[in-house]
Amino acid sequence: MTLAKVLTIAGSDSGGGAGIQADLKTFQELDTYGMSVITAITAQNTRGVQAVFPVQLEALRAQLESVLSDIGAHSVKTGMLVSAEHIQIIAELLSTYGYNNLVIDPVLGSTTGSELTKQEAIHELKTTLWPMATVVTPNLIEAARILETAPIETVQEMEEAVYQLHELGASNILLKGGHLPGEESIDLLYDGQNLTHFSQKRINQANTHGTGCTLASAIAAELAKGADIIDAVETAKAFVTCAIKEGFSIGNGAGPVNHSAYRRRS
Ligand SMILES: Nc1ncnc2c1ncn2[C@@H]1O[C@H](COP(=O)(O)OP(=O)(O)O)[C@@H](O)[C@H]1O
Ligand SMILES: Cc1ncc(COP(=O)(O)O)c(N)n1
Repeated sequence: MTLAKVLTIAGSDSGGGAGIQADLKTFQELDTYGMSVITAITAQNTRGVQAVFPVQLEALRAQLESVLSDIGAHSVKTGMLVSAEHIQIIAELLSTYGYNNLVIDPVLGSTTGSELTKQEAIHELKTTLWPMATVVTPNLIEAARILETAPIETVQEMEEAVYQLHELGASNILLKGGHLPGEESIDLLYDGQNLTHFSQKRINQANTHGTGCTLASAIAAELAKGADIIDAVETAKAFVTCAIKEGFSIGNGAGPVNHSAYRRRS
C-alpha cells in the first residue's frame, strides 16, 4: 500500500494537547505521513489560551504552496482558521492544487472559552470552505453558533441540527455530542440520506483537551488510507475514546488526551 499523506492546516498549541500537535501525533499513531501548515501560534496550557498570534497571510500562502506543489496530500484537515482572509487563501490554494478528502473541524473557540476563529469569519467558513468538505465535525456549541440557533440540549435536537448543517453543502456532517450530559457520548453522522449513530460510554475524565482535533485528524488519516466515511469515523471514535480513557493529568487545568492509547489497546 502506498504511503498515505495527510496535511493539517491549524493553530499551534504550545501545551501540546490540541491543534497542530494533536493532529501530527494522531497521524503518526495511525501510520500516515503528517504535514502541517500553521495558521496561528497560540500561547496555551492546560488552564487556557494566554495569547494568539495569527501568521501573516504570505506565511500561510507560502506554507500551503510549498507542501501542495511538491508533496501533495491524500487528505487535508483544517482546525483553527483565524480570519476570513486566511480561509480565502486556503480555499483558493486547495482549489488550485486539487484535493481528495477535506475534513473541516470548525474550531471557533477553545473549550476554555477563548476565541480562535473570528466571529466575522464564520460567514466565509460557511460559504467558501464548507461546501468543499468531505465531512465537517462541529461540536454542539459550534453547531448552534453556525446555525444561529438556541443551545442544542437533546439527541433529538442534535438530529434536527445535523440535517440543517447538511444543507450548507458538505458531503457529510459529523455532529459531536461530547458536551451533552448522559451515560453515552453520541456523535451523529449524516450523509444527506442516512443518519448513523456512533456511541461510546461517557468516560468520567477531566483531561479531555484536544478531543475534537484528535477525532477529526483520525478521520482524515483513515480517509487518506482509503477507508469510507463510516469506517473512518468508526476508527476515529475508537481512537479518541482510548485517548480520553488514558488522558494525562498534567498542569493545573484540563490535561490532554493520550494519543498512544489506541495503539496499546488490548
Ligand atoms: N467524556 C467523554 N467520554 C467519551 N467520549 C467523549 C467524552 N468527551 C468527548 N467525547 C468524544 O470526543 C469526541 C470529541 O467531542 P467533543 O468533546 O464534543 O468535541 P470538541 O473537542 O470539539 O469540543 C467525540 O467523539 C465525543 O463523543
Ligand atoms: C490551536 C488550537 N486548536 C484547537 C483548539 C480546540 O481544542 P479544545 O476544544 O480541546 O480546546 C485549541 N484549544 N487550540
